[in-house]
Amino acid sequence: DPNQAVKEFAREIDASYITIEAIIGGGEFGDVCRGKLKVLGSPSVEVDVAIKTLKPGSTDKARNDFLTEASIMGQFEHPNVIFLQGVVTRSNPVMIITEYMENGSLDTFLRANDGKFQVLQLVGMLRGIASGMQYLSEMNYVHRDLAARNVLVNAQLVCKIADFGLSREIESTTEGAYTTRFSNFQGGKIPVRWTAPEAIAFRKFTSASDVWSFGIVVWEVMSYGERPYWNWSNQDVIKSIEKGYRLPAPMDCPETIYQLMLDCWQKERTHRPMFMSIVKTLDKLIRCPDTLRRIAQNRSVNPLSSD
Ligand SMILES: NC(=O)c1cccc(Nc2nccc(Nc3c(Cl)ccc4c3OCO4)n2)c1
Repeated sequence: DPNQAVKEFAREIDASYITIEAIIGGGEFGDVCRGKLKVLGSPSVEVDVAIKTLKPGSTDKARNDFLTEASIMGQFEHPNVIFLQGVVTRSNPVMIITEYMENGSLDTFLRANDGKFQVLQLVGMLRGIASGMQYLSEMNYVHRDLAARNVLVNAQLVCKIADFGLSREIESTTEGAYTTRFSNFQGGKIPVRWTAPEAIAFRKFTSASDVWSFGIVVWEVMSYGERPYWNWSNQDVIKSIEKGYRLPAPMDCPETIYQLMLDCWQKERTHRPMFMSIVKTLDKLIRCPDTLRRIAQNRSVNPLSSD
């Protein structure tokens, strides 16, 4: 029962403790705002928060789906997973309140700062994402939509996993991030270019398919937010991957980081590394930065050519 779950895992906050300051984004269910939350017990102390609102007049189903994200988020506590402060459900608008991540979503942030970070900073971001995913996999939570757009960045460049539960932000165009792959009742939208082949082919979503998606996030980060497979159609992506094609190393990408991507893109999911070992690999690279000096060859072959 979604209502029971949200009561169990999300603290009810009185709307009078919240001050909305600005709209900073929008989603399927309503606005995303920046604001302040009065700290319980010390009303003169306020913390910065992000506030997701459910647009008034939403159906009960939309309300349940909206609050499902909060009841999932409320079960997690990790420095690289977005922290839920609580929910407002006893007055309108219904709201989800989380810690505030000053730099917003990772894809937008990287595109706005193309070329501005040292490789070590980029690898540090990746280590955070991998650590958050290791925690979620140990909590037996399969994300299914790990992508740079679903990772948030704070003022200290700490990356945190966001976007949980059923409330998938579904893009309208079929060539957007998501496309309908299944017409049957199981129907759901699949972010094809981030999704492992076995999850596309027969909906086998596991932490190993999240590792494939992590490999795509590594490519997005090292490419400063380039779109995976550029403007290829989803069908061409699927066909090329099936033929063994893999994304080329981004410009100036360390060989060890490109090898990590290729390991995550093993066709056989049991051959992919687990998040625990990915975190260890990244920790070693961060401890010995010289291993990041050798740059991978940046060459690309057209996978759909006849030969
Ligand atoms: N354009 C933007 O959305 C934006 C711009 C600048 C900063 C933030 N920052 C930002 N910080 C934290 C969370 C979110 N968005 C978000 C998510 Cl992803 C899931 C659930 C939830 C949220 O806010 C309250 O409940 N955003 C978001």
